[in-house]
Amino acid sequence: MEEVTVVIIGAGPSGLATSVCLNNLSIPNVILEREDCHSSLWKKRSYDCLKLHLGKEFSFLPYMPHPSTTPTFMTKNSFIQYMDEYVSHFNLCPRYCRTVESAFYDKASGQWNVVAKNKVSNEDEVYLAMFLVVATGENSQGYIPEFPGLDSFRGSFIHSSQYKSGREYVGKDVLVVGSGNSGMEIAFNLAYFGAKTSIVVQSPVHVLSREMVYLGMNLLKFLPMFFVDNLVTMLSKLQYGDLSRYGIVRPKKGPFHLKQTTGRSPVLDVGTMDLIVNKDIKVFPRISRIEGTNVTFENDKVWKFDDIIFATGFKTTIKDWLEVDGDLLNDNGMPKTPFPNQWKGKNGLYFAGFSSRGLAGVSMDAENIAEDINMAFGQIKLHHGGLEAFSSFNAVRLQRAASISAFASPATLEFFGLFSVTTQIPSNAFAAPALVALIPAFAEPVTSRDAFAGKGDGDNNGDAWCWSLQQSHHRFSSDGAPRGGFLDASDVIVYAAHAGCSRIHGSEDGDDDGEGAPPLPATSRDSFTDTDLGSLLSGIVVVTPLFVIFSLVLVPATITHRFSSDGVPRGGFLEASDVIVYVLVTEVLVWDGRDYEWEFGLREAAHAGCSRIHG
Ligand SMILES: NC(=O)C1=CN([C@@H]2O[C@H](COP(=O)(O)OP(=O)(O)OC[C@H]3O[C@@H](n4cnc5c(N)ncnc54)[C@H](OP(=O)(O)O)[C@@H]3O)[C@@H](O)[C@H]2O)C=CC1
Ligand SMILES: O=C(O)C(=O)Cc1c[nH]c2ccccc12
Repeated sequence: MEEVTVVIIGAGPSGLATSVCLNNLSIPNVILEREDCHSSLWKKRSYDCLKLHLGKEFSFLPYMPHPSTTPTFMTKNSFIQYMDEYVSHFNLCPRYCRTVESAFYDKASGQWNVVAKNKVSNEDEVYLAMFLVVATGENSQGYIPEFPGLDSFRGSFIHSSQYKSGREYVGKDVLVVGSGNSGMEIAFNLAYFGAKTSIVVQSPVHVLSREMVYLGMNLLKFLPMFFVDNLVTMLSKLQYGDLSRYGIVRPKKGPFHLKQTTGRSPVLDVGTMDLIVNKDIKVFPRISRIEGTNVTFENDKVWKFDDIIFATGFKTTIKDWLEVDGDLLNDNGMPKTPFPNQWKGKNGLYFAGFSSRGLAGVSMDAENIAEDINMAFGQIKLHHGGLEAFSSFNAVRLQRAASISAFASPATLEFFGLFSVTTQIPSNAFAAPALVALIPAFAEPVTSRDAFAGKGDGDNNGDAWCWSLQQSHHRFSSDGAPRGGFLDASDVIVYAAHAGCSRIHGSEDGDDDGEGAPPLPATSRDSFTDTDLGSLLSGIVVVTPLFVIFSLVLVPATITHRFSSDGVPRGGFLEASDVIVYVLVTEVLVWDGRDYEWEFGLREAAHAGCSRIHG
């Protein structure tokens, strides 16, 4: 039995990225992996001709953007090389050949109990962890639906995850079932190698080129989603014409809208459409039954096949080993909680890499999870007198924000869940770009602990309201519930310890061991009252005009959204940061251009927080 702070299950991009983010915060973690290598979907279960669909600026993991020499669309092998470098650069040592057989939360101990079979020693290993990160992948297990008569099929059949190349199918009659990206790419590859290829297309699907998606992703930075959807659909019509006579019908909803709301990707054409139009690839509707070598389709056509490749998608494996209440996962084994909160479960449970948003989504999850664990874990670390540095972590988040969404429209922000403030405040079409443009310039503190510990640039010009705005979108989901879920009094404790408030739990440091408050950095509150001429001037010239927009649009909207007229957060004071956000935001509104009177605000907030939370 081994006690660890965090157990991460899965050494794919999601698990590895989460580990890197945790390591950066000095939070101990162990990665368990069923295979004998990392990134096994890429290394073992994907076909040779695979290329990334999204450009490299949407496909990197935290702390390691691609160099300018990397081509925009990476091949499978160059992505695998990138993953190898990620693992070696950050000295990650996943524990391989560990198949997790069960994981459950033990209420009595407050710990996750994880049992993993070590496939080398053939022994069961037990891990006890405060936090459990499920990073086993959206594509953990190939899924083949039931077809009447499949047992009787006399040819051979495989799932797309076992397919390597059309080389093995030269001259054969091959049926590909499924018209997602795997099916369409495999069909192209089969035909390219000279197989007599057919494909089953059973529902409407958008067909776009990689360049159209690339254009769309970039336009989403400036333009609303409906506009980009219309434009991209128009381009698709121009390039491909009406494909319905070949059995390919466009969905009514736009491609980006569908991706955002259902996770379903458009098909990114790699040349399959030309082959379909030229009748090199035949399109069939849904299968009705299979008999011997014959497959009958819903249009009553019967065709003989040597091989079938089921490109019918994937399921997660979470339900096989995670023991939680039935409501957490949907039929495909994906977390039910909708984006952008899908990464967070209960009792220290997290889901990394289940946002259906490619590698950008993976990175966001890793960052959110590490930060959330750090907030929860921070309460424990506080007892040991330590305050962890967040700055490089925030830097990477901002780097991503800047690369994806500098001057972004609310649509992009929403698409990537970068700042859910856009979902809280519908009227921020102007404020969102300004917010994003400004945050890299000023933002540092993301949690209130940071702010207290003086992690801002300390110039009084941006820290305060950036922090308070970040708080409001960062700590609260779009429905106003705190993302943390737990009653996080640590923010108050930090301040209270500093200010000598002994109201929390009746002693100075929040426990009863008589040790007194932990020491705080000397910078703690001074940094917020310091000011210098340069930053003041830059504040006036750069910040003021945008600040006016913020004050008039964003801040009042935040307040009315979060707080009722008597200043109490809707739904009650949930945690100390509610109070602090309230105080800061109202102070920002009456800001006289020189001094926030931080001490007053924070003291009030802490006191209010103490008494609200602890009665
Ligand atoms: N280069 C890249 O970056 C690539 C990315 N991908 C991504 O990986 C993920 C998985 O893709 P993929 O493997 O294609 O899986 P998907 O889940 O995207 O597609 C599965 C397909 O199988 C069809 N299907 C399911 N059941 C049946 C059935 N009983 N009869 C006929 N058809 C059926 C589905 O149709 P229906 O819609 O009706 O359910 C759908 O067309 C996707 O996000 C995809 O975009 C995949 C390949 C390459
Ligand atoms: O992983 C997938 O689903 C892809 O095919 C890539 C992808 C991620 N996010 C997208 C948004 C629009 C189009 C394709 C993708």
